[in-house]
Amino acid sequence: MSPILSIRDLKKTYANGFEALKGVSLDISEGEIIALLGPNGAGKTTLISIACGIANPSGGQVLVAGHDVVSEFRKTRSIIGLVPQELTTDLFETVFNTVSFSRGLHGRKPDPAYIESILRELSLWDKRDNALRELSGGMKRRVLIAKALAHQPRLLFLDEPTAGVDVNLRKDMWQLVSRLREGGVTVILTTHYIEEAEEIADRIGIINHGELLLVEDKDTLMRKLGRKQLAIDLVEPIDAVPPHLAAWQLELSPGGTRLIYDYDRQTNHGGITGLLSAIEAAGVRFADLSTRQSSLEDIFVSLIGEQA
Ligand SMILES: Nc1ncnc2c1ncn2[C@@H]1O[C@H](COP(=O)(O)OP(=O)(O)OP(=O)(O)O)[C@@H](O)[C@H]1O
Repeated sequence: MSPILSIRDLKKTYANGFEALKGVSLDISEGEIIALLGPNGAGKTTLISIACGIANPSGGQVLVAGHDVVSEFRKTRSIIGLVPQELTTDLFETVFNTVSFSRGLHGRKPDPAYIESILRELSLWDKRDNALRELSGGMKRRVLIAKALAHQPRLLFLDEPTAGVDVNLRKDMWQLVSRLREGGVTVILTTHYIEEAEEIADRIGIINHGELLLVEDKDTLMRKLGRKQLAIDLVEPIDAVPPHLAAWQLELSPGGTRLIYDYDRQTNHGGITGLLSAIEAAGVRFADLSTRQSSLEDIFVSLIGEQA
């Protein structure tokens, strides 16, 4: 199946000479949920803006369902829904009219029943006759989502959807994304919030300094780069790892009170029992054991750190 979004060697140099994207390539299949993680200024919003036809690329190409986002802008824009970081609509208009108008802008016939269903789903139905300026920040964010969904897009971009929102809205968002996925909508979200990527994405892309460092299935990424560690807290500090424990490649903490065994790196998975007996045999007494598995956040921080 051809991808719903195909990004080929995408480059963007702003007027001041700043290179925000340095040749990004990425294919996204229909129905997929992908999270683009990256620190501030990585180029995430630039990438989304080009895909949505808000900014022009300096090089490369973006195809949406096989159509070029520059030369076939109206066609591609009608397939895309965008939830931007901020609301730029007329604040005096009502919630219902704002969302309904957005549907019309993308060439869809009015469908009050559909607009009602999304307003209900986003807990905005009671506010349908309120002007946007009368809404709280979180409610305005819900309106942005409703607007993006008004024309029933096949591809939805969420730019930092839950930055600064409360727990309820965050949970509602996550539920909404999974319902959209069931309906076959493809979702691309950017986030700083790693737990969000861990929770809802099928694939993770990590972007930094305008380059895509990796794109990987979430579970594969966790398996490949995640580490499992066993920490052994000692009753008394030691100066060095006893030589006959060398096979386990232990790390000794500064101060000599903790031994760390990185057991994913080892081929011998039955090593833990053997290790504990060998430690006792070496006359080293331990007080406590704890295990730790690295999170997506650890993986992200170490990848970004390597590139800094
Ligand atoms: N119009 C512009 N002119 C010059 N530089 C720009 C312009 N817009 C963005 N940039 C720069 O391009 C880089 C990428 O910005 P972008 O907004 O795409 O990052 P981001 O990954 O979305 O960051 P954030 O998470 O902070 O939104 C930043 O260094 C930014 O300062």
